[in-house]
Amino acid sequence: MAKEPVRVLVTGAADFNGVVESGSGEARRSGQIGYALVPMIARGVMLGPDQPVILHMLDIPPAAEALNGVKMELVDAAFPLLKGVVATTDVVEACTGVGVAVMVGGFPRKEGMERKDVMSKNVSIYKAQASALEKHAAANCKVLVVANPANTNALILKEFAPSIPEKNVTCLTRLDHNRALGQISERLNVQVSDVKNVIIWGNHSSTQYPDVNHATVKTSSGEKPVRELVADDAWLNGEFITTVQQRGAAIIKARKLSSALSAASSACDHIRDWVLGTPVGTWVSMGVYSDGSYGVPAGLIYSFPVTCKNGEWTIVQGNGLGIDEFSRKKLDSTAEELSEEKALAYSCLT
Ligand SMILES: NC(=O)C1=CN([C@@H]2O[C@H](COP(=O)(O)OP(=O)(O)OC[C@H]3O[C@@H](n4cnc5c(N)ncnc54)[C@H](O)[C@@H]3O)[C@@H](O)[C@H]2O)C=CC1
Ligand SMILES: O=C([O-])CC(=O)C(=O)O
Repeated sequence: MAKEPVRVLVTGAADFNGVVESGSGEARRSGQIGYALVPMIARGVMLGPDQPVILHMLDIPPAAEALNGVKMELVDAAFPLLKGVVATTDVVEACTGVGVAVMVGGFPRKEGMERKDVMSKNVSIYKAQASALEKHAAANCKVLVVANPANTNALILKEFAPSIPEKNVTCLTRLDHNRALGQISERLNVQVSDVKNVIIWGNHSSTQYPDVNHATVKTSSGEKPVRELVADDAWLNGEFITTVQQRGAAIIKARKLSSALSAASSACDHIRDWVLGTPVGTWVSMGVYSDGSYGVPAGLIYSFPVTCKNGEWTIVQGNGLGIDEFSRKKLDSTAEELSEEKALAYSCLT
């Protein structure tokens, strides 16, 4: 029997010109990730090839016409799994009945704005959208926050939607995880699908810690540690880490736009693994509510290695994941940055 459609919300989904300003003050195209993401969802990349979906797209009123244009394109693409499209600037209509919410919409930093100004704008957006999700989304709705500052936006959303279980609110660090897999595969000239179990710890920012201490590569003679195969600790502890940390900025510099394709694809990976499960023996990185594991302060949304089964994530525990002194410092410094962001976000609420 055919499955019932799942309603999937994507905020910031309009593809339109000239309203958002880039850091340089020039007008630029916005809705980049959303526009890349909606066809992937409609094709079954996020929830599987047998799961019908109804797409809900939300954007701000100046983007209404462009949002309707995206709806027209989705209809024209005749995706077999797509059972309906809601394109709206009304947050209640957008959130009603959704089982998955991908929060891409947010306020970008503009020239001359202080960090606190950007945080303040996003805190009010995420506070309002949290209330709408709490009241109108389906029970057990799974939330993925993509918009920056992703961890802290997710934390605000969690705080203002207290009836949504804290395990249901996450943020995207899978793009960083995939970037780390990509760097290792390029360096070793192996298939990216043969590399696994890197870890992104902490914030989706330049303080994140991409950790390869437990990562392996499938070879003809079994799984081998990445460290042994790379055999260059200076590169792994230096250039590799900074490349992954700075990759978003490098893409923006090259494209003059954010990493839309890879962010959209990674958002699909995040939700697909969360809903359908991670392969046996493989973990992925997700920004989740810290329970104090690995000495990370509880009450932050922090990226950990997780496995997923039956629609639930679990932080990878156990003796296998020893944290050496180098890693400890990096785990702590990204946690410190998140604590500061949390304090800043709370100061914007008062
Ligand atoms: N976590 C991650 O791995 C990554 C996060 N990002 C972040 O994702 C976000 C989206 O990136 P882009 O698509 O390039 O940005 P963008 O600026 O092109 O698009 C943002 C969209 O959000 C909309 N928006 C603004 N306020 C809204 C509101 N209150 N409700 C609904 N929609 C609203 C805008 O109108 C626009 O369509 C940014 O915050 C970016 O920094 C980008 C890449 C990776
Ligand atoms: O700062 C941005 O918008 C880009 C970003 O997060 C990334 O590509 O990782």
